[in-house]
Amino acid sequence: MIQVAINGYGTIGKRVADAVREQPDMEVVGVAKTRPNFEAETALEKGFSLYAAIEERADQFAEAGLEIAGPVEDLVDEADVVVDATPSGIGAENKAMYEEYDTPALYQGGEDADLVDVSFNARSNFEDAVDADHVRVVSCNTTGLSRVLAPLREAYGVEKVRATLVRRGGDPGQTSRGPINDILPNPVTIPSHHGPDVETIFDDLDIDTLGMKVPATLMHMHSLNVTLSEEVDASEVRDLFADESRLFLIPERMDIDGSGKLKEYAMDAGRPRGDIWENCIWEESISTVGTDLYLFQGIHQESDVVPENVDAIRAVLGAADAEESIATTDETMGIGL
Ligand SMILES: NC(=O)C1=CN([C@@H]2O[C@H](COP(=O)(O)OP(=O)(O)OC[C@H]3O[C@@H](n4cnc5c(N)ncnc54)[C@H](OP(=O)(O)O)[C@@H]3O)[C@@H](O)[C@H]2O)C=CC1
Ligand SMILES: O=C(OP(=O)(O)O)[C@H](O)COP(=O)(O)O
Repeated sequence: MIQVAINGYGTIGKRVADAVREQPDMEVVGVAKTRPNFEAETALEKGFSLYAAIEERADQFAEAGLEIAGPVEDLVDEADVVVDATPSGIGAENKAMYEEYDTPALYQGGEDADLVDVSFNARSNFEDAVDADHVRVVSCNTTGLSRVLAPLREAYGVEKVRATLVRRGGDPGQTSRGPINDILPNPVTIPSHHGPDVETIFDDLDIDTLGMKVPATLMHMHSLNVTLSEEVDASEVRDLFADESRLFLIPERMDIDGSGKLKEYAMDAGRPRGDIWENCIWEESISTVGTDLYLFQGIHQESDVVPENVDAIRAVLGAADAEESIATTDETMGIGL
């Protein structure tokens, strides 16, 4: 069994911990936090061992009546692989610790690409991460773009990508984020960081991205234009996407008009935390004009990278190939709306 440490138990970390626990070939050694709060309490209630990420603050857990298994160094030492899901920039600070204990590490999209050996998306470049020591699972938006582009590149070739990303201002629990009543060009400079980030997955891709932030918490929304290398009928693209387990084509009959109903659907379907691990592509939006393809997709920022982290664990340890890992992850998590 692969022994997995989770350092950073927030939006991404707690979801990765739950997903790892579902895997037949993995166990969660424990999770690390800097302080006691509701997430620390639920981690213990779920049976995860809790480790102190900052030793000097370990007493705070005892004062809150929460049992600590040890310092984060013990967790990293014991594990075969660590998933670092700490806030942006903290992963870079933790890298030396992972190297000291010779534990391969996965970082998240908030870290710089040059921190790692490989930036990762399971559908696009799984093999690049095999036996790598430091791998970055790209951000929610980059994951969403890569999942669509990988099959398009394979089937038709891609000449140029133009994407406008309407980004949620913050996650539902991030009460300090905004905007509350505005629409921000963000980043105002063009291209946004997303295009170069997608190029860490496909180094020969021509892509321009523009970003905005809006007063929403549920999901991001992408407006995508891909110039293909050949003329393709929209129905062919729909068929291509229908074969991809991590692309959900929203059928017209469902009458889902936005992120709100998507989340409602996920909750009705019994998804944990209402998570939507798949890209949500409005089937009616898939259109072609000559070689240009257009579509809208919703991206659930809190959860689409979760199965990617599970696959990255197998990749760095050489525990499965892409097809096998993706199939296991999809089956155990229930991916495929
Ligand atoms: N949320 C999102 O939409 C997405 C985020 N990402 C990326 O994932 C990473 C994590 O983001 P997210 O989960 O949203 O962040 P959160 O803030 O929700 O969670 C991070 C957690 O790490 C804990 N933490 C802080 N400092 C340390 C430390 N030194 N050691 C261990 N734990 C620490 C914090 O909890 P506490 O201090 O209480 O222990 C916090 O809850 C970032 O790189 C982000 O860019 C990627 C895709 C989507
Ligand atoms: O990596 C993300 O978004 P991004 O790809 O738009 O930078 C996550 O949704 C986190 O975004 P945040 O930096 O706005 O919290």
